[in-house]
Amino acid sequence: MQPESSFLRCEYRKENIRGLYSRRKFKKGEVVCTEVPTALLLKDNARTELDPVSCSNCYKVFYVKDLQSFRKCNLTPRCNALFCSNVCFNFALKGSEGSNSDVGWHNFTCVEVLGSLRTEQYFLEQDACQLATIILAKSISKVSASPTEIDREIAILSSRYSTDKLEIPMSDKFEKENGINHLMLYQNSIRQLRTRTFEFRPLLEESWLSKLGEFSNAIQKFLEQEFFLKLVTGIQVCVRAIEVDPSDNTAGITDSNSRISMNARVRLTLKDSYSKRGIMKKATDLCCIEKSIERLNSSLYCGALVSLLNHSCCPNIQLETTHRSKLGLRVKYVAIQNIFPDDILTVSYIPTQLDICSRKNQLIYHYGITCKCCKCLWENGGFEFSREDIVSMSHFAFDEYRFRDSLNLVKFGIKRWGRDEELFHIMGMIQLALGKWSKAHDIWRVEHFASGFSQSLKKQKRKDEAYLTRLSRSPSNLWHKFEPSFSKTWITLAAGAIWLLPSHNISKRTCEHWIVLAEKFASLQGGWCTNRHISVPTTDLPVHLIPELVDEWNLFVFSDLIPLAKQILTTSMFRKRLCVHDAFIVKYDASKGCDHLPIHRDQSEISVTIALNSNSDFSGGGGTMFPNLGITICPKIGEILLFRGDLEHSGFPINGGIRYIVAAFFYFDKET
Ligand SMILES: C[S@@+](CC[C@H](N)C(=O)[O-])C[C@H]1O[C@@H](n2cnc3c(N)ncnc32)[C@H](O)[C@@H]1O
Ligand SMILES: O=C(O)CCC(=O)C(=O)O
Ligand SMILES: [Fe+2]
Repeated sequence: MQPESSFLRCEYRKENIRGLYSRRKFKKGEVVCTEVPTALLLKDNARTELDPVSCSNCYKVFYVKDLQSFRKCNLTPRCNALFCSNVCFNFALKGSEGSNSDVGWHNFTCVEVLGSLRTEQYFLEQDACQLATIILAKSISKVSASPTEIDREIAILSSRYSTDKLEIPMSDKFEKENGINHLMLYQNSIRQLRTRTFEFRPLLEESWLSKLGEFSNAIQKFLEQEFFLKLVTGIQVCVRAIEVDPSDNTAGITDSNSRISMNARVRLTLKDSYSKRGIMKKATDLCCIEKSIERLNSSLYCGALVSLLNHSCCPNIQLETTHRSKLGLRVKYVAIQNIFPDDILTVSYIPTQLDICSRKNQLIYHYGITCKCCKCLWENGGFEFSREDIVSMSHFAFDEYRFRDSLNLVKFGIKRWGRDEELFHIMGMIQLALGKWSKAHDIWRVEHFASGFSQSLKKQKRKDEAYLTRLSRSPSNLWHKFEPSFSKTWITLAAGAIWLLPSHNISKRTCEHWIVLAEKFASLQGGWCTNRHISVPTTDLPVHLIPELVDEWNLFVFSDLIPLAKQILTTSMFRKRLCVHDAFIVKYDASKGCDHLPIHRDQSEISVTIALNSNSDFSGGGGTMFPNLGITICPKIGEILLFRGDLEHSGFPINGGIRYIVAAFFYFDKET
């Protein structure tokens, strides 16, 4: 458990169930905490040379291709357990170093022993049992090797379920009165699980007995019926809660269009395109990491914190796995909404885009629960909502691309609570997403005055003014005024979708000058920004905040870019006004870890990227990758790449040096 968990508290609320509560504010996109899984089950058995592998004992990552000393389980040929070192191998198969016994935990979890228990019907329960066995067997193995470990192991094992580190208010009395009842809440699952547990226990006991001769008191305690059941149940529940399969995106936001939900599924695509299309001839570390993320996303794991996460159909947390060579697997809890002190943390156990009936059925069937979250109440025609509920539901609907739902919620809120900065801000975003640029910006401008110059609207106004939106709207519209004075031709890379304007459109000197301006600005304001885009962790600086740069940028946009764009955009498109929504200088720096961007869509209709430095300044790739089209484009310095913002794309990883680009997001104003 990481130090961040001091910001969390586990509590029973009176009319509520037990859950995790926040102690401070977390902004959307912030990592609330990270957790190291207690046990991990990989579902996918296929491994290639280039895949990183988690050591079955310590979960550290290693690469089969690199590692001479890796060891394979030698109990059965079918087992796919791999160990990163002799120490782990011995511990897993023979017990701890120095121990004379032959009681490694893996003897009891090896595929031959547990494989015989596997049936389709009990798939999840089986996995849960297997996870429980791993935990249990590891503990027993430690204890039997070293009797002095007994107390510590009992404490650790107990904390797997009770998470005592998190101030769980569970006195003896409380446990007696509520603990066992609480288990009964698991209804369906517990019934099935009980059957499996009883089938499974004798097997475990028998195996152990044959190895150990007899149980010590300490070990017996581990196997006490109630304790074991509790352990297994706890794990089973948390397994269900955190199954993160990228193909069905069980945890977190589930709309495939959502920028926020992209991470899990997106990396899957990234991996596929790396390997299948041969874009990347030499696998870099990053490629491997991406692959491992995908693998781990389709695995099951359990941990103390995750077992305390409750369900909501409008959750504020999304689980993401990261796998770094030195640290092994970490599970990040990322805030997908602003979280305030005392808020309960929730994930979605089921895909959130299901209609209310399907959600209800699935929740009852799998968990025996009836969800009372605000989204369920809203969809059931309820009308008693707090302002916070409405704000969070409209944000959530927006993030899931349910713009009409979001608009209805915002309208409901404004009717109930009057002028409200945040609701108006969302209203603007919805209009923008619906292609109504002017309407969006009018809302933001008007409300900026009405709401007494509030912060976010003030920022928006500043951006609007910087990008000369008023000017571009004047009768002598710059769109018409500037005609391309040169005959350059775009290369169509994908019909109606991606174009490249080769040769130096912006001179090398200008590119260098823009980098200098950005770096100067960064050093004045204390560095580059990393938090401007949720879930697409770009290291960038907005053009509109750098005065000298924004002037040159505007000149370029109106005198060059827009006239040039006219050559390729369809007639119906260019009758509308092309407006800058955002523009920023992006910096990829391999040495700082900001070496790529995950696959995403832009907040734009048309996106433009311009390479600002030479391809020889960085190594390992770079460029913009379009996974669905199987192409990666790495423009030369000063070249312009223009593409539809709704196309999935990524910043292809570099593994050395620095890459600078300008990225700009444009909308057509459909009302002009
Ligand atoms: C991962 S645990 C969550 C923590 C759990 N409340 C506890 O105290 O251990 C999952 C179980 O919590 C309960 N639960 C989770 N979300 C719930 C909700 N929205 N309403 C009612 N019960 C819920 C269900 O019993 C579910 O099987
Ligand atoms: O690095 C690139 O070429 C892509 C950048 C990008 O997609 C973005 O900033 O939104
Ligand atoms: Fe992008």
